[in-house]
Amino acid sequence: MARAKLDPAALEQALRTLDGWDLAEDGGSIQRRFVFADFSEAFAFMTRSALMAEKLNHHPDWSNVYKTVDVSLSTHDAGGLTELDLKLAAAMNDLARD
Ligand SMILES: C[C@H](O)[C@H](O)[C@H]1CNC2=NC(N)=NC(=O)C2=N1
Repeated sequence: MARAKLDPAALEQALRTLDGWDLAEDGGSIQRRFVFADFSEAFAFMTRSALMAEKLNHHPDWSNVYKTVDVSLSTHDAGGLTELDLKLAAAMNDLARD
């Protein structure tokens, strides 16, 4: 199913309720850095997030260095941001709190 790109006003509103996520400079993705206690915690978060991503069929662009995970979300199929990105961002925030 094709997902509609979010309009800037809806996006700005949604970002207010999404702890830690910022719009990228080019406006095409949202980004957050997660910092954990150690590598083990960071990787556990990535494992849980990967399972969630599969469930949503929506996958993060991310990188990990030691206890830091940098995440960028966008909907490649739509060429921008959609509700799916907000959904995955909120789910990752929940998983980081566990
Ligand atoms: C064919 C498959 O459903 C698509 O390639 C999905 C998979 N995961 C995806 N993940 C993200 N982040 N954006 C997409 O557009 C996307 N598309």
